[in-house]
Order: sequence, then C-alpha cells, then structure tokens
Amino acid sequence: MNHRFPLPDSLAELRNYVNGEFVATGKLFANVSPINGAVLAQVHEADAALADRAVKSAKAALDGPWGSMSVAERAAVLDKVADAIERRYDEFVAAEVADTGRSIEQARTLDVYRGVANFRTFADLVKVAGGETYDMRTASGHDVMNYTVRKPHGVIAIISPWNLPLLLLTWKVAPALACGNTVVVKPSEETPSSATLLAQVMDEAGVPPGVFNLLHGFGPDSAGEFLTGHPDIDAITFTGESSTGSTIMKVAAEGVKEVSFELGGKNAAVVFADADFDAAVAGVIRSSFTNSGQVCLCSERVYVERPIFDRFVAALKEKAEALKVGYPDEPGVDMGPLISKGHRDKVLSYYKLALEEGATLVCGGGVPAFGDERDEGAFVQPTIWTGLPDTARCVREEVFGPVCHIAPFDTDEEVIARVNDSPYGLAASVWTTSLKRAHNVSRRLRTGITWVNTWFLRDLRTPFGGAKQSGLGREGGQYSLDFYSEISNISIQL
Ligand SMILES: NC(=O)c1ccc[n+]([C@@H]2O[C@H](COP(=O)([O-])OP(=O)(O)OC[C@H]3O[C@@H](n4cnc5c(N)ncnc54)[C@H](O)[C@@H]3O)[C@@H](O)[C@H]2O)c1
Ligand SMILES: N/C(=C\C=C\C=O)C(=O)O
Repeated sequence: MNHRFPLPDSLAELRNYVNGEFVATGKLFANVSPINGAVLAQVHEADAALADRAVKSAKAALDGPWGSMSVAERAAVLDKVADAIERRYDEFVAAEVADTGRSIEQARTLDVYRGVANFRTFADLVKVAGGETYDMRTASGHDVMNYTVRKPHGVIAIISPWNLPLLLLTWKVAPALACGNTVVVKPSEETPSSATLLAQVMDEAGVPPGVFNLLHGFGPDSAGEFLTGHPDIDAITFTGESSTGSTIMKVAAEGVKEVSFELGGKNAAVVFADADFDAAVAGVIRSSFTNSGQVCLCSERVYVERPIFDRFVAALKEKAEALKVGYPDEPGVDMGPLISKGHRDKVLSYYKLALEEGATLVCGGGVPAFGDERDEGAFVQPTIWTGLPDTARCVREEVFGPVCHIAPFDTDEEVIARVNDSPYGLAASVWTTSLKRAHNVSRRLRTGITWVNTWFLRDLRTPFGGAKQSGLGREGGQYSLDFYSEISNISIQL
C-alpha cells in the first residue's frame, strides 16, 4: 500500500541490532500508522535468547576497544553519531512522522533537532567533567590524598516510550555512551522506526559492535522484561508510565540495580490575574495541546485567578477550536492523531468520564470527522473542561491527550495547595508579571521543574526529573554523568 507518509526505504523491515548485526527473528508484529490505520512495516520481536545475546555482547564490549577509549575519543564518536543523524535528518523526520503522525514541522524542530543536540551536549559535557581531590593529615602525622575517578556503570538497559521517540531515547543513550557504558535499548512497540535508524547510524559512525544494541518488542513477557530482569544489566533507565515504573522497580530490586525513572505527570499551569494575558493564553495552548497532549510535561490542569477566569476560558476556547488537526504536511497544522486507536480509546474514556463526573464541556469532547482515510486513524478533538472538583478522576489521573480542565482560584496559598495536591510532581508553569510572586510560588510547588512565563524551554545542563510518582532521580548535565558513572574514591597514604 502506498502511504502518504511512508517509512524511508532503509526501514523496509524493522530488525533488532545485536553485536553489530541486524537480526531478524521471524516473530513479527505490525507497525501501524495512527494517521489511517495502515500497516507501515513488520517489526521483528526479540525473544529471551536474543535479549540474552544482546546483554552478553554489551558486557563483552566493555572490555573491547570501547572500554579502552579515552574520554576525548568517546566524545568524538558521539559527535560522529550527531553528524550522521544530521546527514540523514530527513529520514529521521520521515520515521518519526510515519510512526506518530506528528507534524513534519515538529519532527524537524523538536524531535530530530534534540536527537542531534543530545549527542552534541553530552560529547561536550563529558570532556569537561572533573573529579574531586581532598588532602588530609592523619593524627599520626601521615599525609593522605583522596581523589575520585569516574568509571562506567557497565551495561545500561534503556527503555523508552512512544511520545517523543528519538528525543527520549537519545536523551539516555548519549550520556550513557559518553560515560563509557554499553547499552541495550528497547524502544516502544508503537514507535520502532527512529530507533532502528539510530542503530544504522551507530554502525556508520563506527561505534564498536556490542556497544549499542537494539531489541524490539513489548514489556511483560517480551523484550522489556527480558532486559530489566537480566542478571548482567548493571543499571536501568526508564521513561514511561508510573505504574510501569513501579513494576520495573520490583524487578530491579531483585538484583539491587540502580534505576533512573522519568514517569507520568498531571501538570498544572497557574495563571495569575497580573499575567500577560495573551502570552498566558498562547502558552497554555502550547502546554496543553502540543503533540496532541502527549508530552509528559503537558498541563492537563489549568488554574486561573478568578478575576480573569471567564475571559481566559473564552480565550482558550477560541484558540483551541482554531487548532488545525490534520496531516503532518498540512500548512499550519497544529495537531496530529494520538499514537494509536488503543490510546485513543483510553483518552475517549476520559472524555466520557468527565461528563459523568459533572464537567462542563467547553469545547471538543469527541472525534473529528474528516470524511477520508483519517477516519481510520486515531484522531481526537482538542478538549477543554470546567466545573469539576479537584477530587474528580479527570483532574487527578493522567489522560495523556489534548485536554485540560480549567478551575478558578482566589489566593496564592490556595493555588499552591491545590497544585501540590497530586500524586504526581513533574512540572508546572506559572504565568505572572510579579517577580516576587514568580519566585515565591515556584519554590513552593512540589515539582521537578517549574517554568515561569514559558513552557518546555530546555537547557540540557539543568536537572530534569519528577517528584513523587513522577520519577526517581534527575538526568541532564552533571546529573546524567553522575547516574551513568560509577564514581570511586582512591585514598593514598603518602
Ligand atoms: N517524565 C518523563 O520525562 C516522561 C517522558 C515521556 C513520557 N512519560 C510518560 O510515559 C507514558 C507514556 O508512554 P508509554 O505509554 O510508552 O509508557 P509505558 O509505561 O506503557 O511504556 C514505556 C516503555 O516501557 C516498556 N514496558 C512496558 N511494560 C514493561 C515492563 N513490565 N518491563 C519492561 N518494559 C516495559 C514499553 O514497551 C515501552 O517501551 C506517560 O505516562 C508519560 O507521562 C514520562
Ligand atoms: N526529557 C525531556 C522531555 C520529556 C518529555 C516528556 O514527554 C527532555 O526535554 O529532555
């Protein structure tokens, strides 16, 4: 079938990549387009034996050429990977667009852009990462020198989600390799394509066999579980649902494996009456509807100070109803489909639940009718609710779709308490022109990240991660180098 947004020719079939070889298994599952439900390609699912081979190859590669490279040599390899992604930029864009139905514009300016940036950032950071030294004199008059050395952790299991496939996979692969580890990656079954291209790029960039390995498959009783439960995995970094994180943590506990988790959220946008009104409306449209609301940082909760509540709801409704939902290449398209019909069923179940919980439907709430192949896809309407209590499931549970609930508030104290009344604590955005209020409110929100008068603006040197059920640990800058290193102290009596 000829697709309007096909995979690049180099991805006619999606195989695993183990010890420098592409491996077909013959156990296939379909990669389905969320635009029209058509099958894009067949994917070879890894079995336990292949997962074992991948981990063992990664372990062996630690003692090969990769293990003896200097920091500068490893950084140079990462820059070659970035160069190769840049050379094949359009193929990576095509892979992300085919798998997810997102706009070409977003795939170009966010997803693949960050794929390159992640490798360049950690190639640079690892070259300037220093250690610590301490001098002391013992009571008996001996001088002692202590210094730290940064060693690789070993074999890292990297398990990534479908919402920002290349961005989130490379956000982990880049620092893991920069620190001298070897990796076995398991991308989401929903988005296998850009990870397969990345394997081709690793090959081209001269990454030694066994350093980067790719397994396709699912979670339970498939590649994900075979990987996290493997005795030779030294650490696990996972991005996905909080419930999945909990499951993986139990498996990691068996072998006392170090974990880094980037999990779910139910993020809040807080709009004060003193905010730049138009900027806040534009900002919340972005923070609630980017990537069809399928970003862990999206604001599904919006709190607006009462004096501007009605005006804000009307303004956001107008902007949401004007969002262009359509094909990836349509001029000015704002939103594509959700990742799958299965995920759409989940989102639509919340659209239904909200009405049962007593919500006022401000706009959306259903499925757009295109009258063409897209009616076989996974599209939903951008949706806004008001009128729910903070105890409603739609205000407490992550929907992970293009939807937000807007509620009024009266005081700073009230809104801080309401934002913090959540099992999640990933991100928040605060819209105010008061410097004092910006600082005082932001530092009291129990989140890993708070943006003020902006959203999803990223400096890759900063700590990224969530509080409470939104994650464990921080990645970004030095935090990534620390997670992906075994830091040892050497103490010498002089
Ligand atoms: N905090 C963050 O930075 C961040 C970023 C992106 C997405 N997310 C979260 O991810 C979720 C959406 O992604 P998703 O639906 O792919 O999440 P998911 O948890 O369903 O799956 C994530 C990955 O884990 C694998 N997996 C599932 N069960 C597993 C198991 N038992 N053992 C090993 N691997 C397993 C999946 O195959 C997939 O590759 C949302 O909750 C979103 O908030 C968080
Ligand atoms: N981890 C990052 C983004 C996460 C987005 C969640 O969907 C990043 O920007 O590095």
